Amino acid sequence: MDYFTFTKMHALGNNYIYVDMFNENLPEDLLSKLAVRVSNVHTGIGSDGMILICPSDIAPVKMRIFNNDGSEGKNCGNGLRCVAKYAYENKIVSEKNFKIETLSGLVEAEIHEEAGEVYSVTVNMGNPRLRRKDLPMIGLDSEMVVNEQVEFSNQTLYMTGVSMGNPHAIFYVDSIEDAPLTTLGPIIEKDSRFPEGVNVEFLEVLNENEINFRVWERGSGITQACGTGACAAVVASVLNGKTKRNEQTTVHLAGGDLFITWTDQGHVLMTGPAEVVCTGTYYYNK
Ligand SMILES: N[C@H](CCC[C@H](N)C(=O)O)C(=O)O
Repeated sequence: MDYFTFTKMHALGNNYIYVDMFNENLPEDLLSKLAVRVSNVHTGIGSDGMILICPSDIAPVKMRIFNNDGSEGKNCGNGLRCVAKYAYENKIVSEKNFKIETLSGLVEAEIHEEAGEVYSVTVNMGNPRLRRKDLPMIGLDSEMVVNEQVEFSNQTLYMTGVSMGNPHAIFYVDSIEDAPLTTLGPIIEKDSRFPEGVNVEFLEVLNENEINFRVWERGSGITQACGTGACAAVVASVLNGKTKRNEQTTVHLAGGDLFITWTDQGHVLMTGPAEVVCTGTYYYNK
């Protein structure tokens, strides 16, 4: 019987099992299966997936994220805030500003703490990628996907595509309560026009500084919050003339609020909480 210690953390209810790979050594060929096992609420710990906090050659720390279906994501906004909190509180870093390596590049975190406890983190998520091929989405190259008419399951929808290093398909609804999350979410996620799948977000714009937001995540289904999705939502809303560039937008997710700005310099700033739920030991057979 093998085992490893873990920390369960959440950011606005988007919860993951975090493994400190500075002190643990999980077999690479088992990572996907372990993510599925630990995520299972009946036979495992219960979470939206598993996140590894790893050494890096180009930053003080590296994040790897696995969804609860075992697929590895390339970025995770809520995960980054929890990784930053863990790295600071466990003295992996000593500065309040530091870089984190992800599979989609380097991001910069800024810790907000009181008496040594991190209560909030700001992450510079870098620039959004706006070309169709960046999502990726099948279709003509070079053009963006902004308010494009697309048919899904015999329904005509208008989609905006934004990558934050991971793909997001954004749709607007009149009322967030009517968002077809469980009906269209899984269909769009696996649509063949998205060769790598896609995260699916529905937005209700309340005013030019506030958005209601719900998400069907690639590889995890409905979650309480999606940090990269909220960033993509703000970028999409600026592109569609609904919110303002360089002004902070409050994104109301099921689990709480994120504060996001797409700056004139091009990068996206995201600020929000990160919390520890518990620590423990997970036992498994290879
Ligand atoms: N499901 C996402 C990864 C998790 C992203 C989300 N939890 C966030 O906070 O950004 C994907 O496969 O691209």
